[in-house]
Amino acid sequence: MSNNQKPVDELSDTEAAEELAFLVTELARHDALYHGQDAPEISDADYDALKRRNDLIEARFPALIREDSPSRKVGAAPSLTFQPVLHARPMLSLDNTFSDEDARDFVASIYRYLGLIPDHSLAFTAEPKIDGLSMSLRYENRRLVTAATRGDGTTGENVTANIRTIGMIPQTLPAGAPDVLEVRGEVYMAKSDFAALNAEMAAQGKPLYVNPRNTASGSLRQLDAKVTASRKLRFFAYGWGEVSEMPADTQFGMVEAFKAWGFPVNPLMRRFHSADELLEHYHQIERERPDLDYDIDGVVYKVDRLDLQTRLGYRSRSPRWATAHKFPAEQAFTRLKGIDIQVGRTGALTPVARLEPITVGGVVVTNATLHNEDYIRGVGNNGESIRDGRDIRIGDMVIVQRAGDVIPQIVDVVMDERPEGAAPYSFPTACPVCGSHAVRDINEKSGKVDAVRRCTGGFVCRAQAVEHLKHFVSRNAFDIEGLGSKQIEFFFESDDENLKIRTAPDIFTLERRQETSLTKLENIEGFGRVSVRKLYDAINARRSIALHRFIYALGIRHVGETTAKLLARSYGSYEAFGAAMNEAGSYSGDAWNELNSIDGIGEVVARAIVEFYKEPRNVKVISDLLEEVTPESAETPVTTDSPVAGKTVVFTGSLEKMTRDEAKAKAESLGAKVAGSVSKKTDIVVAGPGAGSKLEKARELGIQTMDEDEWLALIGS
Ligand SMILES: NC(=O)c1ccc[n+]([C@@H]2O[C@H](COP(=O)([O-])OP(=O)(O)OC[C@H]3O[C@@H](n4cnc5c(N)ncnc54)[C@H](O)[C@@H]3O)[C@@H](O)[C@H]2O)c1
Ligand SMILES: [Zn+2]
Repeated sequence: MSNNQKPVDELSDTEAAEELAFLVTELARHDALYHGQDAPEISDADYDALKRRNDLIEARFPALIREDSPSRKVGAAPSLTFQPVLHARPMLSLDNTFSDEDARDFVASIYRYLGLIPDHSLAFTAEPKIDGLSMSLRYENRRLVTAATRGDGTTGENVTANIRTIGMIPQTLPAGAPDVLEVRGEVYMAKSDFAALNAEMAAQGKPLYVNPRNTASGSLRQLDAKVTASRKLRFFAYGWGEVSEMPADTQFGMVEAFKAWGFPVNPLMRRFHSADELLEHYHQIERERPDLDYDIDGVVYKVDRLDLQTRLGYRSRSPRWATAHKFPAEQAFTRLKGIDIQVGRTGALTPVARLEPITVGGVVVTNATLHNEDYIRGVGNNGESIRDGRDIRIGDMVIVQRAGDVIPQIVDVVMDERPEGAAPYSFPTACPVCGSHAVRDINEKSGKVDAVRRCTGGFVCRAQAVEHLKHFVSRNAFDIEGLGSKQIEFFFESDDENLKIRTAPDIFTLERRQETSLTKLENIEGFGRVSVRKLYDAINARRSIALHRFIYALGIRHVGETTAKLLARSYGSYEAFGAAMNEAGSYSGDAWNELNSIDGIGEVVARAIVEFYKEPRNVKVISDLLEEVTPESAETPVTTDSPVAGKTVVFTGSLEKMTRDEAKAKAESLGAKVAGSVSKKTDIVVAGPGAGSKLEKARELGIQTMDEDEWLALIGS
């Protein structure tokens, strides 16, 4: 569980970065278990909560979005057991929506993106989201030739032999169907078939299957198609990939064509013209859910017109023209046994509830977040009351909630059941890890007290220093093999001058210090001669390192991988970056302005970097580090061969053929950077009617300018 689960609105940039880093590994692990092995460790609601949390944090902190973000990935790598199938069109995931309000927002966002007035002119389809596994069926000349799982969206697993055992999937298509047709849909197991299968397992004294979805996936992804044949799988068609000749120009029409060609389609799909009607259908399906013979986990809304789907296009992992409105999560009552305080990498003290284990929506919950000390006390930092001022005490009967958008949390307390003598909780004012004073900062701008209490121990606090080092050697930073968490802790704990690692430069002096040491590393348990040599080699291999990794590794508050890349790309070399950051310390002048003008770097991030460079201890660590390590200069990568790849583009004035969002998304998809203001770094300014100062500035600087049509011609659309 994350050690920081307060409302996203209250997160500081550092906490956000910290949590995003946590979520990327955690989600990847669950993806592998779920998609790869059909053996998830946590429930889908828990997974979705983590995912949603990641999305919410990214939405609020776009500058912190990581290169390896889960929001850019689909599924998991295909298993090597099967032949790979390269999808003609990527198989993507779906964006999620968790409330009626968000569903309305989805509808509104479509109108906004298309630059239309939000009337009732657009049609949307609504259909159950089947909880199975997605499947691509490719027909050539009306014969089934390949069936593939989604895999990582680009490459799936060839399961054609298995799919041929499913009776309701047509092997051939009637005349009139296109020459090339890739139908996509969901393979699932009916609840009744699942119950029968488990009854049989029970009768044979064998272990039972957990749920229809994993059983369907496991049954299909079998080397022996006979196993699949014995499992009674089913299929619903709802989408498509490559189609040589489109039979319709709406989503609804496509599904009707599938039906006419013999594919099973879901009978609950409807088409509407307003958010109200979509929601009414959603709640109708929600009521019918227990009686359906297949598991569903929500309702999918899609823009009906295919030309608009094309205009709306895709984000990295999902279409912009669809969303899955998931069913809500549940609450349960239990006793609060205790409160643990966790200390994060930045010293934040987070209270975590230890609970009498309780099942919430099918999953046993033993811990839940309590956010921060104000949350426990029932009074916010502006004096506003939380839960009408009801505080939370150890021994209380509490309400635990697992919702779509958060990790399990305590939402309320039952006052009638408060045990006699339960005392108000007193939040520690000393760090439980190092004993240093723990304080709440006062925000200099707002004058408000920060909700988070932090350890002031800095480098002396094990929770922080060790975490800094672990971050430094982590995969996306220095990526030093053989120097994992366990080893870092070992070296950090050591008091031996020739063995200890307290700050990053110590890593690179270890081999030299060892030469004169009496305590030899290779004699210590867990380190053989070979592994020590390997470790030194791994360390030495990093004496030259990509600039963005170097910057990211420093662990500057708010500077995640994406920000580090932006910085590396903008400054080119460490010398230039370091010098500029020193100069920017005055919070004015060219260096400061330039830092702030980088698209994707906000003032909070800029301040954090500057503050970092103002701390002499940090400067010392960096200069020691530079004695050992050389950051390589960065070059501007060209991601595609489009004419605007690598160029910085500014849109100004009003655009007539596309909305701003659309223009930005399109430019970025072609490898361009879109900036908000014109500077010497700008390559192209696209100016529509009404363009003012930006256009003037571009002319002053001699930057290429063009109108919307010229731009469209340039990018060839
Ligand atoms: N428990 C875990 O550890 C764990 C791990 C990973 C994923 N998951 C679960 O898997 C899902 C996430 O994976 P995902 O990327 O497949 O996203 P998703 O299931 O949220 O949405 C995308 C998928 O929905 C399916 N779908 C079903 N009905 C559809 C319809 N009518 N129209 C369009 N698509 C439809 C498609 O297969 C599509 O690929 C979530 O439900 C998540 O909870 C769970
Ligand atoms: Zn501490």
